[in-house]
Amino acid sequence: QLKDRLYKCHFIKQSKEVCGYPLSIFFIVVNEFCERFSYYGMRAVLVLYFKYFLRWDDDLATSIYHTFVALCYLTPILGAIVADSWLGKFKTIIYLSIVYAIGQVAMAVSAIHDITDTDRDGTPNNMTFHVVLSMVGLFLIALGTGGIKPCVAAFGGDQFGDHQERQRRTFFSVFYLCINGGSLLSTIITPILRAQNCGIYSKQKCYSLAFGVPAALMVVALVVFIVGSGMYYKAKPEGNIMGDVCKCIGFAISNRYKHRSKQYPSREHWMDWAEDKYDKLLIAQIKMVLKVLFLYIPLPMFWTLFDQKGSRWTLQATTMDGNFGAIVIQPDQMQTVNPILILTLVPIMDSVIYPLIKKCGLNFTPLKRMTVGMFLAALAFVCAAVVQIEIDVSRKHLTYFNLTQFLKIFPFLIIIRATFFLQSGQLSCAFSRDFGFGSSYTFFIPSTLSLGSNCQESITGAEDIKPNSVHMALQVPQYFFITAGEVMFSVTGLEFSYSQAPSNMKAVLQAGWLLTVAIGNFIVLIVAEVAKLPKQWTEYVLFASLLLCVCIIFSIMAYFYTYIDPTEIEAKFRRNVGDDDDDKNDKQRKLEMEMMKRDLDRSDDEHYKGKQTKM
Ligand SMILES: CC(C)C[C@H](NC(=O)[C@@H](N)CC(C)C)C(=O)O
Repeated sequence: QLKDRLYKCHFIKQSKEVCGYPLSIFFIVVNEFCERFSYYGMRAVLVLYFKYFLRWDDDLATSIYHTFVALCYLTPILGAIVADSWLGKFKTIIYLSIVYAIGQVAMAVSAIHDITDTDRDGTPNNMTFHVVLSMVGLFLIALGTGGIKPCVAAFGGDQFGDHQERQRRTFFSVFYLCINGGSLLSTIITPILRAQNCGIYSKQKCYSLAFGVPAALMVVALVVFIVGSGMYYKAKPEGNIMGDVCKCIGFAISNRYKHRSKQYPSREHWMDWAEDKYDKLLIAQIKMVLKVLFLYIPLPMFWTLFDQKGSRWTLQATTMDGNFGAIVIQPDQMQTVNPILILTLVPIMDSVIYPLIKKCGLNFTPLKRMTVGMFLAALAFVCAAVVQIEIDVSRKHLTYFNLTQFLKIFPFLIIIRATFFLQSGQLSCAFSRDFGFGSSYTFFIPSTLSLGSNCQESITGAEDIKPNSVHMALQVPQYFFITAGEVMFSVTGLEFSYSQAPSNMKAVLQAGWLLTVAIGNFIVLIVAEVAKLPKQWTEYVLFASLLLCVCIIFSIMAYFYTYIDPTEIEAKFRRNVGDDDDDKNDKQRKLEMEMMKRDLDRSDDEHYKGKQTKM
């Protein structure tokens, strides 16, 4: 380990830098941009693919979609264990990216209707083939995207030396910007691709292209990552670290239990009971991880609120008016406000707000930022509740009859946008109406109506549900607060998880952080099922109150948390081990260090010579 640390110092010293940042970082952030493009682009059209291509009903499509998203945040733990204990982050990213790209290609192939369209009528004849291939594809994608996620962030963090703490913090902000830049672009582009018509025998909506472009971007992500290969600092994995951690914790518990009688003096920490068998350094590292994981307990509640942007808030938008004059915004398009705001808020926070707070003499520590982030998310839900009340008031109107019921009674009524055609044999008549967002009408068709003539005047209508009068722009404040909260909570949390993790468990703690996202998603389902509140605004208030309570608990926990420098603690333990050694070992260690330094100096010379020859 000592050798590794020295090697890292040396490596970072001689690696190429741009404005104080290691050049290798460029490849990592580009890789993240392409990967997130690939992930969010595919996700944007997934439900529609289930519904219109695989012909699943809404319920099945929604549950498979959420199962897939949850799986994407559960697999990071697998990737992290493989990386920290066995393959190392670099190889794990490469291998899992290949799995990921194969998954994306499988999705693109599964969406080619011509493959099984033997009778060439435009619909696949062997749906099982398409379903199986897309499920295999989704599984591989979940394994790949989740598996590499904690590794890429931690691998990026690894590229910085101990003296580059400020640069590392900026890296995590830029990393977050790339996530959102990639996702924003892809959520705009892939729906456009899907709307195109393509096919060999017959033209259909082009899901294969909408999945194919994300697949290509994943290949680009992999290539970019490999191109940077020679520039990365690659920390070596330290064996089955997770196995050792579990065994050590198990031993501490059983040893504590064996010595439960009062005659045995108590120890400072329950993990100290493992000292009888395990290395003090490993125990110290486990203590660091447990301390952070304990702090994570309340965090899923933030994600519970955050992830309702895609569900509850989108549904809320469907009851609002999306007419912005020059453009009409669809309810699901409102979600793009989040990445757009991220792209503006992250630089503002980093270069204006945080420095300003610092200038005011306030120590705005990472945990304080995260607490404020939670508070802002709760505030976002209060805004959502206020908007909901506004919507409810505006929609207090008769709903005796809606158009769907109407169509069941008059099935011959064909709707083409706002023009209706009444048809009977060869005769037809047309009438048009202007409809507002979310409105519902009942039309009275006189039995004496003669088809073939103009029926515009003869048909009268009643407005059952008024058009949505509450404008979608009113959702902007809630999006603003949740995104400001995300910047303070998520960007900070990402960096915090890296900086507080022991050197051999960086990816594992990143995975722990991502696990809070998965748990948060499960809480949404549980609370919505259990609470079953009659009014939507009360559910928003409930979620806001829950997060506020959690925020208070978290602030108390954070108050008692002492920030650590894992490198320093690890070095101290190594020194202590050294103190216990006898003189012989000491001399031998010094000798080893000397030899190592000489080795490094020699490679320095070679590097220098290499540079000279190149010049
Ligand atoms: C941990 C993830 C939830 C964080 C991150 N998501 C975001 O940055 C969102 N603002 C993206 C938006 C398109 C939903 C991610 O890594 O995807």
